[in-house]
Amino acid sequence: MGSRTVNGGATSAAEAVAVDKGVDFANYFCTYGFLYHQKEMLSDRVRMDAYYNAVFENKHHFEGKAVLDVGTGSGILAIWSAQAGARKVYAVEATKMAEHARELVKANNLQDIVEVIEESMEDVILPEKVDVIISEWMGYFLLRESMFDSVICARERWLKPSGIMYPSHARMWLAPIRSGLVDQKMSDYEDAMNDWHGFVNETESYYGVDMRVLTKPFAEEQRKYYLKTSMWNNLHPNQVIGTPVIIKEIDCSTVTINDILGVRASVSSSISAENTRLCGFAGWFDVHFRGSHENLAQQEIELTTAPSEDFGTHWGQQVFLLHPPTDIWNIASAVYQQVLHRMNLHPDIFTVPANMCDSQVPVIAASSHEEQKLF
Ligand SMILES: C[S@@+](CC[C@H](N)C(=O)[O-])C[C@H]1O[C@@H](n2cnc3c(N)ncnc32)[C@H](O)[C@@H]1O
Repeated sequence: MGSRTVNGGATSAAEAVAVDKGVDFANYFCTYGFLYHQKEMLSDRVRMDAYYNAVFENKHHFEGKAVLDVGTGSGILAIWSAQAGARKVYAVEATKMAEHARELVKANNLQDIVEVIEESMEDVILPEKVDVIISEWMGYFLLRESMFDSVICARERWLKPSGIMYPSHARMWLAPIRSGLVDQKMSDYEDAMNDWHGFVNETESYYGVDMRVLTKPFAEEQRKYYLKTSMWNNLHPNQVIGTPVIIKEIDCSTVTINDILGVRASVSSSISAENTRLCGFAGWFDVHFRGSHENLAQQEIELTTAPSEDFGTHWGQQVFLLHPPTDIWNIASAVYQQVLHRMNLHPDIFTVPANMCDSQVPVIAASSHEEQKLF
């Protein structure tokens, strides 16, 4: 577990505040300190429309209320909350971006409502508990950034028992795909190995040192990099060759940090395409704005990052490739059911038995939370 994480499994306020702000924290926050990065998120129309509609089509959740925006960035969600009628908005941002957020709030004449606080969420002391927590915390394949830990910490400390989470629910999806990436990555791997063999020969002839003993570890390193690491991709819907399945459902009002430490799923699905190749799996997420049991949304809003021809997001999908791919005739469904059944998903490392489908099967995602945050 990376050092950014609030004590694993802790949900009490006392435990939740113990955060190590070492190098890991610094790496994570450095990208968010730049306007170009905030602009990327602000230009994602699917993301923006979903949050905008969630707030303005459910003004009754905001009117006269105290709101906490966890990780306000440019301040956009805090500003919308105020425009929707909030009495007070606490906009917490750990990076210097807080200064820009403060300027933006002032330029929009909302400085009497929105208070920008430059501090990490885990350290903030607010003068009151809040009615709504709003946050855009989602990373690649939902949990990759692990900012959700900070949102859970904020909820435990500062949300009233009757309070509402924005978003209120989240789901992770997995689906079988076909993709030319499988050939491209194999070719990249072969190029890297050919280059290595040339390097070994040259080093021996020019400098008199035999490097061949390092060929095996180098090959392993390159296999891990090219063939066993998940990657970002923006898939066309027709690359999805079977039924997507839900592998994790999260109620943001009740989930604990322990609940999101690992993702294990035993699911089955069927492949609908014939005469194609099962090249791997794609993972994506959606979130919903439903309000709470006691205080439902008037208009439920969904933000999905599923493959889409017209409505792609900056999150894209996370792709886990199979090397080699499996030819699909009509035995596919059985094979796929077996594949999914035997996958053991975890946010740090996605392991799959090596003998599955007679392939060296995938799939390793980011190996540490530190790496995750650099994305
Ligand atoms: C994905 S961005 C969202 C920014 C903005 N809310 C938006 O929707 O455009 C997440 C922001 O949360 C901030 N952040 C992440 N963890 C935080 C924490 N523990 N305390 C305060 N800010 C945090 C990051 O620096 C970043 O600016």
